[in-house]
Order: sequence, then C-alpha cells, then structure tokens
Amino acid sequence: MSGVPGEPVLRVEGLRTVFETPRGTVTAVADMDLSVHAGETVAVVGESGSGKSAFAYSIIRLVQSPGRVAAGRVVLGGRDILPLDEDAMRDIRGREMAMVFQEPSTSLNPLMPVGAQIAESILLHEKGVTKAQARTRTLDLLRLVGIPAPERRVDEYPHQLSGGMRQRIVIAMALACRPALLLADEPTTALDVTVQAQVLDLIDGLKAELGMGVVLITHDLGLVADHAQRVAVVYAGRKVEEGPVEQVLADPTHPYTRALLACRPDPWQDVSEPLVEIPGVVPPPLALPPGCAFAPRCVRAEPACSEIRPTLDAIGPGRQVACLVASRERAAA
Ligand SMILES: Nc1ncnc2c1ncn2[C@@H]1O[C@H](COP(=O)(O)OP(=O)(O)OP(=O)(O)O)[C@@H](O)[C@H]1O
Repeated sequence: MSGVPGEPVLRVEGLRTVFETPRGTVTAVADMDLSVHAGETVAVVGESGSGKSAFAYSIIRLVQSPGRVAAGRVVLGGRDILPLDEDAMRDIRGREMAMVFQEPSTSLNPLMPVGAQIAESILLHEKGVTKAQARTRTLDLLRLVGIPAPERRVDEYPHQLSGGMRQRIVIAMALACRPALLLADEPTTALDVTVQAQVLDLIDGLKAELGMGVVLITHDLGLVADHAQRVAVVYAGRKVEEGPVEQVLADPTHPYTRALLACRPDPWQDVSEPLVEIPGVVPPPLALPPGCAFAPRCVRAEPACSEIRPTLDAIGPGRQVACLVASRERAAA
C-alpha cells in the first residue's frame, strides 16, 4: 500500500451502519470517527451489542445482509474504499487489511492443511510467487507466530491443533501479505487466559516488526491497558469517549467509562463479594432515547440528558467525550 506521508493508515469518518429488520431500521454504528496510525493499537471497547463487530465488519466491508453501510468514509492509506467494487475490495482484503475473528474455526477450512491455507492466501494476492516460494514463506510465517515444529505442523489439519495454535494460524494467514492494518475482533475471547496473553503479545510484537496499525475490538478493559495506546469507548453504536489509554483509564470522563472501569473484576477482592454491575441494560436499538442513550442507566444524568444528544467535545489533546455534564464540568474547571 502506497500511503500518504503523515496520513493515518486508517481514517473512518461519520460511519453509519444499519440493519433493515421487519420491525424497523436498527442503527448499529452511528457517526463513528476513528484514526489509526502505523505502529499504533487503538482499542474499541463496549458491552455486548454496542456495535463493535458491526464497526469492524463495516471497515473491511463484510457486513452481511440485511446490514449495510449507510453513510461515511473509510479511508485506507489515503484512499476511500467504500465506493470500490467487490473485485477491488477482494484485492484489498488480506493484502492491505486483514481481520482476525473471535472464533478461529470460522476462518479455517477444516478439510485443508493449515499450511496450504496460508500459502493459498499468498498465491492469491501476490503475482509471480511460485508454489515452492509460497511454502517457504508459509514456514517462515509459522515460525513468526510461534508455531513449534512448523515443518510438521504445516501439513496438519485445523482439528489437530489446539485453540491457541489455531488462532496463531489465523494470525499467520492475516499477516501473510503484510497488511498495513489488522482488525482484531475479540481475538482471544475463545482462548484460555494464558494463551490470550501469548496471542496478544504476539500481535504486539508483529505490529512493531511490520509497522502495522491495529484495531483491537474488546469488552475487556484489562487487555486495553496492556495492549493499546488509544481507546475509543462505544455505547449503543456511538463513541462516547476517546483518548490515550493511560489518561482514559486513570481519569475517565464519561460516566459509562467510569462504570465500565468500576465493574472490572479486582483480583484482590474477596471471592464471596458480588461483582459490581452497571444497573440496567443497553436500550433496545429500536427504542433508543432521543438524548444520550446511556442516560437511563447514568448516575449523573440530568433531565436534559434524556432530551439532548451530546456532541463529541474535545477536552484535551487527543481526548473527546460525549456527555453534557462532563463537558460542562470540564469547561468550568
Ligand atoms: N443481522 C442483524 N440483524 C439485525 N440487527 C443486527 C444484526 N447484526 C447485528 N445487529 C444489531 O447491531 C447492533 C450491534 O451488534 P454488534 O454485533 O456489532 O455488537 P457487538 O458490540 O460486537 O456485540 P458482541 O460483543 O456481542 O459481538 C446490535 O444492536 C444488534 O442487535
């Protein structure tokens, strides 16, 4: 990918993704902006149903019917990819951006040796590469992602590998053509805690080595602290807060971010004590209040919050928040 100097690898502007359902139009993603630079991991955090996956699928243009991207721009290396036809997109997927999904089995063909699947991706995207060269590159990739005994593993089938090894294979496939952007949608949710850390460390190492930008989709703020440089918190399809990870975690501004942080399990907490939960549930997408979608659950909500939708206001370098109360307090301070 050529890229434009100073331009982020990915720039999303005003993205809106909707699902047309028999009961009405569900807006899964609304007015989303996000930039990711080379060598940076930006985490997108929110509860289940907040639109994180719809956001990632929109970027790589894999939203399935009845869903569709209804508005916005997705600029990859300086080029808006939303108007491109499907042939051009197929060329971009895998070569310029790649995605790692939550469940490794969804990305792997159970009937094909794992090495052949990686080699196929190389042969598809790179003209002039011979089968022998693709196999050598595949073995290098297996080494890169830490697969032991790659000469033996390369000819094994997915079911012969553990879940952690399968996710490493998926990452190897995603990285086969050295994409500029990696979208990782809950890449470790299906894995044991120790394997989770290994896979995320692996993505961190490869990001530094290949100079990729990474979008890390997760509901786990613990992972954000260790693996991302910036974080965007989403609620009911909208970004409610964004900023550098250490600032947002140390000084969260939006009441939803504060509530998410308060709910993090404390490893030192007595196991007999119940975990804290955010009261209430995410409002049904067809019945969002006209104002702030978090207002019905918010401990700081004022009457105006249910009526007026807050805009995303800049509250410091690289920091934004969409909250009437927080913005007013920051302005007064
Ligand atoms: N096929 C579909 N038809 C209708 N609505 C959908 C469809 N897929 C997703 N949605 C809606 O889009 C919204 C966002 O869903 P999405 O899966 O992106 O959330 P998420 O934050 O990734 O959740 P999870 O962590 O559980 O995957 C939800 O309100 C969901 O109901």
